[in-house]
Amino acid sequence: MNQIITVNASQSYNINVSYDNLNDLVNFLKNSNFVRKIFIISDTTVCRLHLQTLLSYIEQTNFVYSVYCFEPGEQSKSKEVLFDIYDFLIENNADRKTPLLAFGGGVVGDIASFAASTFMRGIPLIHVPTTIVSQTDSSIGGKTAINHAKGKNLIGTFYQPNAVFIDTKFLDTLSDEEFFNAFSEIIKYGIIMDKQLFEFLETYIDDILKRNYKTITKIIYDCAKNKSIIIQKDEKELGLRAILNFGHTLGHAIEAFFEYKKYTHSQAVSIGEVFAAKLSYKLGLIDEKTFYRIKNLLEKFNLPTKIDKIEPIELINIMQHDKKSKGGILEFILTKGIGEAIIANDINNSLLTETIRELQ
Ligand SMILES: NC(=O)c1ccc[n+]([C@@H]2O[C@H](COP(=O)([O-])OP(=O)(O)OC[C@H]3O[C@@H](n4cnc5c(N)ncnc54)[C@H](O)[C@@H]3O)[C@@H](O)[C@H]2O)c1
Ligand SMILES: O=C(O)C(=O)C[C@@H](O)[C@H](O)[C@H](O)COP(=O)(O)O
Ligand SMILES: [Zn+2]
Repeated sequence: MNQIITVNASQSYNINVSYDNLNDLVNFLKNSNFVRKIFIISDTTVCRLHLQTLLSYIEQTNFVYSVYCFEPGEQSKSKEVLFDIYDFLIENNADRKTPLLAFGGGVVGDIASFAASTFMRGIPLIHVPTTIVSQTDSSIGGKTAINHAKGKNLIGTFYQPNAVFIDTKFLDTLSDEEFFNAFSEIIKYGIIMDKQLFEFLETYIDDILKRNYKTITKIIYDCAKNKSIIIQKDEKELGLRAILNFGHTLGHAIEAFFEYKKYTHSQAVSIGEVFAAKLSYKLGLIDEKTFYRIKNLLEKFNLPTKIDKIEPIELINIMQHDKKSKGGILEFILTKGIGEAIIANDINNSLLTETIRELQ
């Protein structure tokens, strides 16, 4: 059964979640007022595995298509790839009514949506996400980005898509490592706002590890719903939306420190989540048992929970560039208990240093 979540934001749109739902993409395109030409942006791995499937659906419409695939990986969230996408759009005569379809993981989604939001000051955008991270998080809510040498996601816009089609069938080709690593972003929703989801993950861990598709589709739906609730309340991250950054302040610094080569986004976020949970414990916001529940759940998915032997000041310096830091004051998302988050900006450097060291 297809489940539809409507996001009411500056542009309202539906998120369609199901196993095998691309017929709905066909109907959406047929009923749209777009120019009958579509630009598909993807990476070479997704193209190799799934492009023919996507095209077999596009061919059921009267849209003509052009496809641009770039090298997979975080390093493609760059100004060079961005300008290659602009060149591709210009060479193929894209105009303000031709939709761009982002087909892939969060890297594809972030850069393709940034291109869609800036090309001709904005062209229609459709997400067809193919990883757990992109299905539960990055295709929803309109954050677009490329990286800068000085930090992750430093250049970006808020730009809501016209539609999101989450087909969990695409997940079948993910390796176990790629599949389960992404659970740090899922556990995040449990910690910051959804105690039931956290308990569900603890209870149904065996089923999840077997990749039971009904259980996985339920979890993906819950995450998409949780994120859309936040977006509707605070689309542009003026306050509440920052809680979606639980684990990210340190996580982004770790990714950047290792030049995006050692840890994936979800792995670095996992380390950042243990750090945020430890800070919460040391500040008396949660008890030790809750800290270990968070750490243990991450470990069930084989996610990293220790910080490398890096001088803490190096990570603190990178964190100063975080978008949540204002006037040099760092902001952290902490937890007051499973299902509850708070925003804290009064944490001194010695506590940060001490906590980083304790997790090494
Ligand atoms: N905009 C947001 O709100 C938001 C939210 C979360 C994460 N992000 C961003 O998303 C990125 C991480 O996304 P990700 O984890 O999807 O990584 P990714 O896009 O790098 O994809 C991971 C790998 O999986 C491959 N892949 C994609 N789909 C596949 C499939 N179905 N089968 C087999 N292989 C497949 C890709 O080619 C890639 O090699 C980071 O850049 C992060 O900053 C953005
Ligand atoms: O959508 C959001 O808001 C998030 O924070 C989701 C995060 O998982 C995601 O990694 C996001 O790109 C981080 O945002 P940033 O503003 O810290 O770059
Ligand atoms: Zn994230």
